[in-house]
Amino acid sequence: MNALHRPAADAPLLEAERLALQVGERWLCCEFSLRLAAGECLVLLGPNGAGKTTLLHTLAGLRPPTAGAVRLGGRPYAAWPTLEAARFRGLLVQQQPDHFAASVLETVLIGRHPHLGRWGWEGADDVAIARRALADAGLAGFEGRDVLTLSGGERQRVAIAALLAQAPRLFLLDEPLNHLDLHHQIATLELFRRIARTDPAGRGVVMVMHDLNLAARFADQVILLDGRGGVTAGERDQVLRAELLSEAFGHPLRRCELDGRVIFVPD
Ligand SMILES: Nc1ncnc2c1ncn2[C@@H]1O[C@H](COP(=O)(O)OP(=O)(O)OP(=O)(O)O)[C@@H](O)[C@H]1O
Repeated sequence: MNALHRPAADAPLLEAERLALQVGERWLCCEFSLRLAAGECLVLLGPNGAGKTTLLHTLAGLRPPTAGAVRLGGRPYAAWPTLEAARFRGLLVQQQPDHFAASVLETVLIGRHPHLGRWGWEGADDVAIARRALADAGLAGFEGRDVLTLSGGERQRVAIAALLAQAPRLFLLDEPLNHLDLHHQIATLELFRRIARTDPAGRGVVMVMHDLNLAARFADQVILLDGRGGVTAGERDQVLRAELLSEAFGHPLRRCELDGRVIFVPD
């Protein structure tokens, strides 16, 4: 990476400035700004079709914003060589592509591609990283299994392990809890929070979620899309308010506290 492309050491992992998104004639979100520092977890919330995935893909640099700017590590995506961007940010997509027959270990090693040398051979270090990622995703012992034989939740955790093996500084996760049972939902969120809070490389997480109570438990910042172009962005407790959530989801919600934890209960 030359000096022009190197992320500024003190730059936020991700910034959006006066960002606005439109598909066809419809505005998904009006102007808002965000700034994600290392150590933080940002959750994107909103009803079906509100624009969460479109926003996440825009933050991933896969589509341009209609207005405003996105900066990764202090620089616009246009200033990032593709391979360097793939080392800095990684995306877990909502619909896992149809797998072809391959072992779990081979599938997770795909996450190492941005890090391989010019001949593209995986080394012992890459295999060790992939095995550790599988263990972190609760799949130790699955290395030799054919991915086509896995359950939906196991496949989702293989996709998470591949992203862990990619080891980006910024994790962009589209509904990472899809197909996961309760235990694995909490374990996955705790894993990403631990990575964000404790990894010395300085990592952060942006994730799309539907569970308000898990968002209340794991988010530092929240962006709430109301499905009509309205956006509320800010610190968790500023955004996770019963009146704002009830309005956005078109369903009355009550905020309660249980053993010091905030929960939202639909009427
Ligand atoms: N290329 C496109 N052409 C037309 N409409 C599109 C296009 N891409 C997305 N949309 C529409 O934009 C809206 C936002 O889609 P998006 O997938 O971002 O929503 P979402 O909030 O992630 O929804 P969900 O919770 O259902 O996953 C939807 O109404 C979708 O149909």
